[in-house]
Amino acid sequence: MTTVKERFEAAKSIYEGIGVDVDKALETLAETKISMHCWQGDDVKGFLNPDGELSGGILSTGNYPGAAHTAEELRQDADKAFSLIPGKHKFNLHAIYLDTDEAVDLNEIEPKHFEKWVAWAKERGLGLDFNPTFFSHPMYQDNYTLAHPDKKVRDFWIEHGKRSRKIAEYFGQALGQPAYNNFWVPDSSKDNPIDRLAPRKRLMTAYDEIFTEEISEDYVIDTMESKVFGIGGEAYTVGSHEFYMGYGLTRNKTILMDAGHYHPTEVISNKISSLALFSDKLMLHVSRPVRWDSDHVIIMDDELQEIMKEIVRGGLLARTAIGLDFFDATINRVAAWVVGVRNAQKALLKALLEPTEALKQLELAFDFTSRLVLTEEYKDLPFGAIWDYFCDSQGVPVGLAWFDEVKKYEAEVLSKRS
Ligand SMILES: C[C@H](O)[C@H](O)[C@@H](O)C(=O)CO
Ligand SMILES: [Mn+2]
Repeated sequence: MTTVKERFEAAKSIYEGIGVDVDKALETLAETKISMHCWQGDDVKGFLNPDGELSGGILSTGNYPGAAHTAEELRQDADKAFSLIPGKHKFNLHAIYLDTDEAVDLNEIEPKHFEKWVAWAKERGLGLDFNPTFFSHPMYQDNYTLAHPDKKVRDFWIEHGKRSRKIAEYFGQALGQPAYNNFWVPDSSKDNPIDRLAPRKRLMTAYDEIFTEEISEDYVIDTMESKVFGIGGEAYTVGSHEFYMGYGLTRNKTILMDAGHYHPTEVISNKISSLALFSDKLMLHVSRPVRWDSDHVIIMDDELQEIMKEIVRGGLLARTAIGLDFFDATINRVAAWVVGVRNAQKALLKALLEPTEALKQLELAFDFTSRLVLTEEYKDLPFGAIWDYFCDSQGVPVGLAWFDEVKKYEAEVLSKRS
């Protein structure tokens, strides 16, 4: 019976034979933080109004037992997931996940309502990211928030946007690493609007007001996420890809591309290199659309691998923030997190184990035959032995052993929740 280390050494010499620096790849992987989204833990309910309807054109389906009902439970579940994931990462909070006994609304939230999250993250060496929540709230009216024709509605959300930046600033200052603060608004129309321009102008003006205060990028990176459509907003989305490309590039804001937010044959892997030419940073929501923006748990599919290859081949890892975005309530939610983060890391490792420079030379020499033959052959190399060694050396379970832990946690903790 060979050990993890012996299998690693054998695999390492094969990769080194094609010119890959395996130690460097593992070092890079260990340094890369994935932002794990809180909302998979409770089906995007949050703690502001957990019994309210999930609105904004997104939908979580399923009723698998064991969802977190309190911030404490959510932290406990996230702790379990992080204990099964190699490396140190970030946790991505939405505003509705505030942890306070005070009755506060979204236009009143302050850093103090997130102190317990910061204490938790600090103790574990985690980073925090943030998202203002522009949905699941009575002020989300007529499918609109920041682009609503009524100034009262817009002002409520503008205040929320401003406060979200102060909370993200607090995260960045307290944890010594910038918090990515992501703006996604569901503003949209079910049927063809007469006026597409005016709502976009209102959205632009509202954002300009939200961003009047200069906040150091040492603490906050504001990101902006577009979408092609949502449920009930099929014909027109105010915050389209073109809107945010224009807004972000003229206002020095970071564009966030969600893998599920484009037309079905469009892929974000083919957009990363263009964006990288015009923008210093970029952020991704790595998700898995099935037919539509259905936010399935990411699997080791072609697009996940292409996304990671694009980042690595372009030398863009240091400029790219990788976040996950899915919410599947039909399966164990801790398992969903672990599968998702581990898959993102595995796909990244696969990309890091490619002899990219040699392949680029073949391409420059127009040797497309070798490019095809070699890239196909490399798919069969013993990548799993390198991954297992990485997990082992980071002190987390190797192979399926993590799933035994999740099953035990389900029996002992999740199944006891009402
Ligand atoms: C809950 C998140 O804000 C949401 O998933 C957003 O990022 C999105 O992708 C909406 O479709
Ligand atoms: Mn998203």
